[in-house]
Amino acid sequence: MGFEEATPIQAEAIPLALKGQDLIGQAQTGTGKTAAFGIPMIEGIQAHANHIQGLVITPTRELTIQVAEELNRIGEFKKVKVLPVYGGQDINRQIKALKQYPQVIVGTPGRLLDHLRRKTLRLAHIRHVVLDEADEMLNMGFIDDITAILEQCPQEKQTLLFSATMPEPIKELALRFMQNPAEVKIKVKQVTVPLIEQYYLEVQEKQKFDILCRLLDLESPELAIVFGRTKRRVDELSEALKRRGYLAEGIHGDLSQARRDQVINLFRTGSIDILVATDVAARGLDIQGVTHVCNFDIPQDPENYVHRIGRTGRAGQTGKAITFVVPRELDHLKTIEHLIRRKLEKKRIPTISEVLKGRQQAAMERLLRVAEEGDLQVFQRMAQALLEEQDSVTLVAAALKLLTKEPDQTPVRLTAEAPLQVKKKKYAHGMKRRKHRQ
Ligand SMILES: Nc1ncnc2c1ncn2[C@@H]1O[C@H](COP(=O)(O)OP(=O)(O)OP(=O)(O)O)[C@@H](O)[C@H]1O
Ligand SMILES: [Mg+2]
Repeated sequence: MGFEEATPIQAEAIPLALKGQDLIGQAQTGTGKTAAFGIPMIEGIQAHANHIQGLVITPTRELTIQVAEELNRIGEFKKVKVLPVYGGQDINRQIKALKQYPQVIVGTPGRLLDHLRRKTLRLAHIRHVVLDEADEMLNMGFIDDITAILEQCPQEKQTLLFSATMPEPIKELALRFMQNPAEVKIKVKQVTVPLIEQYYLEVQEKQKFDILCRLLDLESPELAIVFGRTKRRVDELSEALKRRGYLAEGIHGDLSQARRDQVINLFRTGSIDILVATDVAARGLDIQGVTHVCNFDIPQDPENYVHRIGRTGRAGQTGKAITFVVPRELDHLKTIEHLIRRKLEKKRIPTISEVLKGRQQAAMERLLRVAEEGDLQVFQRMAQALLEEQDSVTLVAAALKLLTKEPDQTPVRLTAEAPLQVKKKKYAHGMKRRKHRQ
């Protein structure tokens, strides 16, 4: 797979997991937790036995697909068959695939339960269970489903829990599902990845969209994810960005699975460069080339701040995370700062003239890059012809003018989001149901 050395969580967790130990593994976003549980799990599978021995549960369909792909890569030469099962995919096709003797199942809780009820899935031979994004899986929205699934597994099994965040109350709950678990943990001061530059802008709700456009123009991200609070927000925001000429699409839980797959693929292949998303895309997604994350709306759960910004700065890459905070949400920012044990730098809103300068700089860099790349014979002939009409400086200036993106003022309409309510308790985990909101 091209990996040269184990990441710290892999170096610590793999030997423990190979011994059969239960394990809670907490490590930063993008540091290879999938392989940290995937390698020992695949190692423990009996490839010649035709029953399901391993189960990985994840909170979203996209993550299920991604984790199953990575496990299939890890198990390729051992010929371990890994099958993803998730909602929105034709159930009869899944039933057929389940009859082909996969040895590992990766799934979302709802669809797993569905198969268990239909008796099209049996977990009687499970020996390894992983909860990826464990704190999310044990949160109020999922806990009943998880309990019901785990009850169908044999008592005698290994249970592994992984996440970048593990709030104390959730960890206590987790202990009920485990036997003498070992714990592999990052230092509290390093919950977020140091390679991600983080800052916030204090903005008024009404200014948010124009400021987002300024940032996009100034920063020219390779790929960017913009997080909004609600499905409506994501729809409106992606429409508005398209109106201003950006290559953007939205993803949230109300879209058909076919559409969700399509949007993720457009983004993975770079056919669009802005993904607008609810928290459905906050956790686990590993997409190369994401240079920027923007919290257009500050996340409701402080943990999800860590996960959202962790879509950039993965596997040693750098990234930038910018959070918009309306004045009434400054307390919320404090909760996040408390969780990540650091103060976020406040930056000034970039002015239009700064943006313009940025665009001009970008235009010059593009022109130079193309000049250095060469392969311009056809154009050189055209240039010679042009030089008979105009002097060279005027011509290059004209080219730069064409390349410099003018600020787009196309009017757009966004429904205002009410600021988040300040929570009474510092930890309101398990107080709310949020399974169906994204
Ligand atoms: N040992 C390694 N060396 C280099 N790259 C690795 C290594 N292990 C994993 N990776 C790559 O790092 C990227 C991030 O891995 P992964 O998605 O498992 O992170 P994660 O810790 O689960 O993050 P998150 O908390 O966001 O879910 C993937 O592209 C993966 O292929
Ligand atoms: Mg992960």
